Amino acid sequence: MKKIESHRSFAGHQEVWEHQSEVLGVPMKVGVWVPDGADHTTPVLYFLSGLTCTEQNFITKSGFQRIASELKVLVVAPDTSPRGEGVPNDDAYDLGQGAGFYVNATQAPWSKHFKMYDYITKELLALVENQFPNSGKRGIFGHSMGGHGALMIALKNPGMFQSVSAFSPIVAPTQVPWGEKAFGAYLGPDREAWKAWDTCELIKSAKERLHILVDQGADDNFLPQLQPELLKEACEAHDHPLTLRMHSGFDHSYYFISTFIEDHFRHFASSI
Ligand SMILES: N[C@@H](CCC(=O)N[C@@H](CS)C(=O)NCC(=O)O)C(=O)O
Repeated sequence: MKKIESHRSFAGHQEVWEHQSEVLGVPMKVGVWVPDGADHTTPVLYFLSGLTCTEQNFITKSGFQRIASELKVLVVAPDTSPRGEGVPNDDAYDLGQGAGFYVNATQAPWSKHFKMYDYITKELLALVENQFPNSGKRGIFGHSMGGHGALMIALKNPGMFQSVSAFSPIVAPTQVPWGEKAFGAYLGPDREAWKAWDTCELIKSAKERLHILVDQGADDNFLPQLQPELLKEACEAHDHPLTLRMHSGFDHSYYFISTFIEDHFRHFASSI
């Protein structure tokens, strides 16, 4: 891993690191906020971003550094897909580069590089946690496509994370246009195969019942893609603990995320 940015921020540094990803086959950038005096007691919180984002959006727009500094948490914000020459792309913002959906693609031309699920769960965690001192306690959260990623990854990997939460997540990608388009391209036409990557499906057979916190803007233009009520129904049907908060007047943007970011850090801190 090579450090390519470092900025003093509250009681720590906002860094960006670059590394050659073996899983994705390209160089990847990742934002890492390192609290002063990070040591074997420092927990790690992973944030997965939404469509069109790079590692930059969350670290420059959410304002998380103040609360991360207070709670002394290492914060990791990866890019949302492989990128660059030789990596397939699509003209639309919701497929290809910037739109990895945190799944492992099985279909050409995507299957060579688009393995974001393996990248996060197998490569990034090990890389970061070998590089920076930490306690071995972890949480994961995310926004929109990254909210789907965080919920889905936590549900598929019981024991890996001590907390999970999301802003405006896509909770049922198999049932909404963003997910149908991406899963059709990355996973092929067999809708049964899509279910392994869908939060509302995974809730049915969850092996661990981590308390999920979801914040959702009630004036979010993308509500038809997000459908938080489907998560509420799935959690009620399967006795899965969920706190779903609808916030009137808030949209899908980082203005919304920055308003409630502190609560997600406290949710994490109270779970470890
Ligand atoms: N209208 C947006 C749709 C994508 C979008 O809203 N992306 C959200 C995540 S799903 C985001 O975080 N965008 C980047 C930002 O606000 O910094 C666009 O075409 O850029």
